[in-house]
Parts: sequence; C-alpha cells; structure tokens
Amino acid sequence: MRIPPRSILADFLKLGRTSNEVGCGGRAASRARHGIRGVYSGHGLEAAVLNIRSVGCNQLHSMTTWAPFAIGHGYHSDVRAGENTGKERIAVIGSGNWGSVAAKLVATNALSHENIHDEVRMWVFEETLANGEKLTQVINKNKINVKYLPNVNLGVNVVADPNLENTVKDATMLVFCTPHQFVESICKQLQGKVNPNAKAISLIKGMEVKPDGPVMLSKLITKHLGIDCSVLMGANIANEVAMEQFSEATVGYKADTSIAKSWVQAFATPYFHVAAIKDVEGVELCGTLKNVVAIAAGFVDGLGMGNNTKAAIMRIGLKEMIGFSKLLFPTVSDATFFESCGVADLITTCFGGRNRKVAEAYARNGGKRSFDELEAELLGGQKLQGVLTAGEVFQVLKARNWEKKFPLFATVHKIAIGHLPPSTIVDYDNESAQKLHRNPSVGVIG
Ligand SMILES: NC(=O)c1ccc[n+]([C@@H]2O[C@H](COP(=O)([O-])OP(=O)(O)OC[C@H]3O[C@@H](n4cnc5c(N)ncnc54)[C@H](O)[C@@H]3O)[C@@H](O)[C@H]2O)c1
Ligand SMILES: O=P(O)(O)OC[C@H](O)CO
Repeated sequence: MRIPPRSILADFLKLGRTSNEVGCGGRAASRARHGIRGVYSGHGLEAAVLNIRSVGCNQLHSMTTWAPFAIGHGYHSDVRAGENTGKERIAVIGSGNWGSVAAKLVATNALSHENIHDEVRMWVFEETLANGEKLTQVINKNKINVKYLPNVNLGVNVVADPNLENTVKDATMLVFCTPHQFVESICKQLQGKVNPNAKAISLIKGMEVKPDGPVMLSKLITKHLGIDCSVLMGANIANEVAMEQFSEATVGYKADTSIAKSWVQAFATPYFHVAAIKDVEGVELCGTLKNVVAIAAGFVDGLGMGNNTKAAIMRIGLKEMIGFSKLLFPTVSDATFFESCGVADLITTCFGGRNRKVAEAYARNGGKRSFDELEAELLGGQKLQGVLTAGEVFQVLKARNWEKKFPLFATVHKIAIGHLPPSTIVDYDNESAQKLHRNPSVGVIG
C-alpha cells in the first residue's frame, strides 16, 4: 500500500476532523508499554498521525482517532473466578464471520491491556458440524472457528460458550455481533441477566421496524437491557481484517467520551485504526443502509453493466443514505459519511461484500432463484443483511410516503421480492429523487 506523504496526510486528517469527534494520542507510548510493533512503525504515516494527535492529546473534541492506552475511569468488579480484579471483562455475543474477528481483536487487546481481563468469552449459536463435533468444542480445542472463519487463530484467551447467560455473566463490556434479525430475541433472553453497569457496543448492520417506526439496534439493546450502547461500523470485510490487513473503523457514541475511549481501546490495533464520533445514529445508519446499496451494486454486476453504471448507482445510493438518515435523525452529521463507516464501507461492500455477491447471482439468474436459496448455496451459513434491510427501509418509505424520495431503495426491495426484474435497477423514475439528490448550491442542471 502506498503511504501518503506526511504533509498531505496531516492536512487530510485536519480537514476530516469535526467538532463532534473526540480522541487522544498515545499509540507510541501504548506500543512501548505493550510491546506492540506497529505496521507503519517509523513510517511517514505513523509520524503524521502522532504529530496530529500530539496537538490535542488532552483536548477532547479535537482529535479524530486515538490508540489503545490505559484509561483511568471506574471499572466494575470482576467476580467470575471469585476474584475482584477491578478489570473490565469483555464478552462477545455472536460468532459468525465478523463476530469471530471481533473476538480476535478484543482478545488481542485483552492480553495487552492491564485494565482488561485476559479471558474473552464468545457466545456461539451452537451447531453440530458435519463430523458430529459441536462447534464450541472445536473452537475451544483449536481456537479456530472452522465454520465461519476458517484458518484464523482467534487467540488463546477466547473461550466459546453455547450458553448466552453464562457468556455475559460478570461481563462489563458487551460486544453484540450477530445478524440483525436475531438481536431482539437475544436481548429478550438477556433481560435481567447483564451487569446493570455494563456498557454495550453493536457491530451489527441493520435495523428493526416497529409499528411506531424504525428502531436502531443500539437503541433496542439499550431499551431491553437498560445499558449504554455505542456502535462500531466501517469498511471491514471480516476476512481481510482477520488477515490483519490495514483497515479503519468508526465508533459512534452517545455522549460519554470515557465510554468511547474504552471501546477504542478494546478494538484498536496497529492494523485496525478506530476513530470515535458522537453520532450513534449516523454511524449505525451508514452501516445499515450501505447493505441496500450493495444489493443494487450486485444487480449491476450480475447484469454485466460496467464501472460507470456501478459508480452511478453508488452515488445515488450514497445520496439516499444521507437523505434517509437525516430525515429520520436530523442530528446526523454530514461528516459521518466521510468516515470509515460511510463512503469507505460503501465502496468495500459494493466491490467485495457478500450482499453484492449474492445479488450478482440473483441478477445473473434473472431473479428466478430466490435470495434465500442463493444465500444458502453461496454463503455456507453466513447471513445476508441487505435484502431484509431493503424490506425494512421500504416499510418506512411506505409508512411515511417517502417512496418517491428514495427510488433506489424502493427499487432494490421490489427487485429482491420479485416484483420488478433486476434490469429495472437502472430504470426507475428519479424525478422527485433529483430534488433530494441535487444540491442547488453547486448549480447542477439537467
Ligand atoms: N462478515 C463481515 O465481513 C462483516 C463485517 C462488518 C459487519 N458485519 C455485520 O456483523 C453482523 C454479524 O455478521 P457475521 O458476519 O458475524 O455473521 P455471519 O453471517 O457470518 O454468520 C451468521 C451467524 O448467525 C448465527 N445464527 C444462525 N442462526 C441463528 C439464530 N437463530 N440465532 C442466533 N444466531 C444465529 C450463526 O451461528 C452465525 O454465527 C451483521 O450485521 C453483519 O452485517 C459483517
Ligand atoms: O459482506 P457484507 O456485504 O455483509 O459486508 C461486510 C461488511 O459490512 C463490510 O464492511
């Protein structure tokens, strides 16, 4: 990868920073403490990042990203093994492709940070493998999730647990990472079972729609469990992060910067850079809505259309993501769409994601084979989020009479349920959409 010269990167970081971002430096110090050797150690990028961070290390609301370092705020007691260590204890709820990578990331940091208990418990939706063994037993024996993340060592300190209640027992930091359709039932099972002082983070890209409107999953988690819930989204194809290829992610937090710092500390590594911004809804909607655009991108690929068409679909999709997010939550910041959770995730998903892949197969088959059938055939048990999300978004469009404002979203849903042929992905009436898409201040005509 080509690293930008120091001055260009510094300018970029400055430009990208907004008043709702927080952060603090300390990567080099942290690495020195924990013996972590950064992938860019001694390189211009590292120097530039440190240079920028050093300006405002103690000034919240001035930094984009900060690295893992010990943070002295009230930790809850750790009593799992009869000990009272005063350390954070992390549990991961979910063990699919990304859930397993999340466990690997936090397990690395659990070992290298003194304020986090070494053991990371990971809840596994138990299943029996073809050889008759239980998935949890195989994970605990080899430290590899052979079904959802083969060939990747999760870490000696990851313990797979089929018991949801036991997984969260005594945990002070709960990482939610299951396909979004299972979250509500998991939360109901966890009611009254989690430490009331725990904090949660959702890595789940999706939302629920209730009779009185859409509900983001972070809110659903808070509603059911009564605990704070941040989100982590980004351009993060799990298999690439698992191979420790350089990636970025965005934490969206509500208000408490110490909570945001705890999550950054739990996830950030030298190859996984994490920025935190005070825009939970914006970050979560980026991760949720890009999956709908990825389905559209897959249709374009399956129809044999070229890069220009895909770029056009992505541009329109991004506009609809921004418009929809801001209509739902006027507080959503424009700057959020320029973080990893926004345009970067849109790009990676539209080129390399599972939603794109299955949608391509759907269009190639002329819509004659269902998404369920193709998902089972192509993903080996992994789950698509985009088709369900397109349906959920469509419910909102119908309920609020917004269908004409979001023709791409509406068309994706209609194609996915077989009401329109895949070719209509570039054949919708976007007259009213143009009012939303075009910014009069830049003088676009036609
Ligand atoms: N995979 C990625 O590259 C990636 C990256 C970033 C975010 N995400 C998001 O992470 C979330 C989780 O995705 P993933 O990739 O970890 O999962 P996955 O799609 O790889 O795996 C599906 C998981 O669902 C579990 N499951 C199946 N039936 C279940 C049930 N009834 N109840 C509970 N669990 C059940 C399976 O055991 C498995 O762990 C999704 O919202 C996804 O959008 C994924
Ligand atoms: O493989 P997808 O389409 O579920 O996308 C994976 C991630 O969300 C990419 O960041």
